[in-house]
Amino acid sequence: MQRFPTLALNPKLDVAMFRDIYARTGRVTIRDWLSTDVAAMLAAMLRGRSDWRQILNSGDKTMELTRDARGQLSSAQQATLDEAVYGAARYGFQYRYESIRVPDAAAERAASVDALCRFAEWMSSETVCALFREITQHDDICFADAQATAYSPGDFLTGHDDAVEGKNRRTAYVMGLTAQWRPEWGGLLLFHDSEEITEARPPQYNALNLFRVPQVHSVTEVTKAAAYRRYAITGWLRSQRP
Ligand SMILES: O=C(O)CCC(=O)C(=O)O
Ligand SMILES: [Fe+2]
Repeated sequence: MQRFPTLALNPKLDVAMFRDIYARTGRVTIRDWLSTDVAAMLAAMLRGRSDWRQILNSGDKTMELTRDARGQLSSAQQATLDEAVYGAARYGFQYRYESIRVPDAAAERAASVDALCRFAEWMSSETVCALFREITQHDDICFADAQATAYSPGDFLTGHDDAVEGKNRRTAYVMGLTAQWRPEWGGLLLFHDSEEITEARPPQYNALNLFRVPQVHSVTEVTKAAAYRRYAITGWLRSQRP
């Protein structure tokens, strides 16, 4: 595994401006969150990894399929699974995308050589959490969980509000690591109710989106025209260490 470049806060961030935007809207986008070399290393790493697992729900249950397991599905089995996923998405809560999870436990993160663990440790560090507290005014943020995500054509996440009892999520984050994208390719992060869309964010590169929990949002399906996958590191800023 490649040596990980040093993670440091961008000294040029306009914290007061981000605080105002977040206070007014419950959302803020921070561009150039990472240094150029760290963002490039993470983006290249995500593109090159093969330990992605497809995760999808069947009602309340989460299913995980390794690439090997997916490779072993017959085309009839794949078609049945697709039918179940799109059928459930018609009116209900449904998702399908690929993920690489980062452990929550500090000891497990420290023992890992995975660059995603270095990122999660840094996002959970006192320096970074202090900045998150200042921007969001949630004065108890002290921990960031994390997973890498990749949306391929056909992947999506329907509307939900991120509130889960006992998880102590204050704010959701999406760290975009998608270098090139057309909004026409889908994969838009939407904030909406059933009548109106208040904001639509196309996938971004080296931009950190924060949005207050709870608020309804979804990720629109990535279209067949997409030339790349939609890469991000996402998670929640929490008020308690797990
Ligand atoms: O990837 C995104 O833009 C949002 C992901 C999300 O909403 C979630 O994982 O709960
Ligand atoms: Fe979400």
